[in-house]
Amino acid sequence: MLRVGINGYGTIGKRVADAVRKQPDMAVQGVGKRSPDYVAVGADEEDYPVYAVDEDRADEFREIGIDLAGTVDDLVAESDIVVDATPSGIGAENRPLYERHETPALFQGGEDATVAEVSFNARVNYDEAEDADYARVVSCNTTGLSRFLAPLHEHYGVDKTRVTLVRRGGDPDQTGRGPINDTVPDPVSIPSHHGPDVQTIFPELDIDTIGLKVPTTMMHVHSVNVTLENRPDDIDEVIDLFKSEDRILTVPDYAGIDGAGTLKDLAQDAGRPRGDIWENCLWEESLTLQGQDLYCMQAIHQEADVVPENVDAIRALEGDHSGPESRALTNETLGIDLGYLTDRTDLTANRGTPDESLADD
Ligand SMILES: NC(=O)C1=CN([C@@H]2O[C@H](COP(=O)(O)OP(=O)(O)OC[C@H]3O[C@@H](n4cnc5c(N)ncnc54)[C@H](O)[C@@H]3O)[C@@H](O)[C@H]2O)C=CC1
Ligand SMILES: O=C(OP(=O)(O)O)[C@H](O)COP(=O)(O)O
Repeated sequence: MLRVGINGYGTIGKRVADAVRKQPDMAVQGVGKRSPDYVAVGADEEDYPVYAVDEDRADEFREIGIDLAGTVDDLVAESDIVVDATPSGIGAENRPLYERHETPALFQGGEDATVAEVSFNARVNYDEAEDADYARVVSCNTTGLSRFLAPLHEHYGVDKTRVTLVRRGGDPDQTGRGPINDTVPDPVSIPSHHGPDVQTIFPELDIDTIGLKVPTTMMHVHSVNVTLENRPDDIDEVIDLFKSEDRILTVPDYAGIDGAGTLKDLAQDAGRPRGDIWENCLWEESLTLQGQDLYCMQAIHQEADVVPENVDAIRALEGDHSGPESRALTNETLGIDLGYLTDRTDLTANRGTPDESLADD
């Protein structure tokens, strides 16, 4: 059983902890926490041992009923691998701590790619992380674009990719972020940082990205254009290709899912923890082929899509599972299973109409 330490128990860290707990081959060794706040109480209620970033705050934790299991240094020493989910840039500062204990570690997408020897996406380059000591799980947007581009790259070849990212202003718990009432080119310079980040996964890819920020907390939305090297026979072939992808939900036009709000409602109706959507949500109706140019729109749940990627990255560093084996196990244990939404249209197509079946008699 792999002992996994989570250093930085925030939006990503707490979700990764819950996902690790669901794995048959992993256990949460503990979580590193800086502040004795409601999130720390939540960790304690979940029976996650809490380790303090700053041992001088031990009394503050004790005052809210949390007996610390130790310090983050202890957590790193006691873990087989650490998932660093601290704010952007802190992970790089923490790397010497992991090196000192010779504890392998994962970093998140807010870190510069130089923080680790490999930038990781389970669908594209799982093997490159096998037996590595450090890996960076790329950010939510890069994760979403990597999953989208992988089947196109494999089946048709990708000549050029252009993406406009309509990014959420901040997460629901990030009350200090915005914009509140504006649409902001962010970054205003073109291309944005997203293209080069996708190139940490697809080094040869010709990609230009443009970023904006808008007043929502729910999801990012990508408007994508890909010029393919080889033209598909028709758009149905492309739709079927995406339907075969385990972490892409092709949203069918019958479903009445017209934005992030209905996607989040779907996730909550499906009983997803925190209403999380681990998959890309690709509007089937937006998929359009003009010659060799493919267009579409997809939504990305920024708080969630990197979570299964972290679980797979843990297994990649451990080296005991292949990529497909790990992804299948992660998908099953998390319950990545919204495919029923799409399968219904196939069912309807196969079922025929009662009149037709009667007509045979
Ligand atoms: N929130 C998002 O939409 C996504 C974030 N990421 C990346 O994940 C990483 C974490 O982001 P979030 O979870 O959103 O941040 P967050 O701010 O929600 O959580 C970070 C946690 O780390 C704690 N912390 C701060 N300094 C620490 C230290 N020195 N040692 C241990 N813990 C410390 C904070 O108190 C907080 O609980 C960043 O690299 C971010 O770019 C990646 C994908 C999506
Ligand atoms: O870290 C993230 O969001 P945040 O840094 O805006 O909180 C997400 O990965 C999205 O970041 P990006 O839009 O810079 O890829």
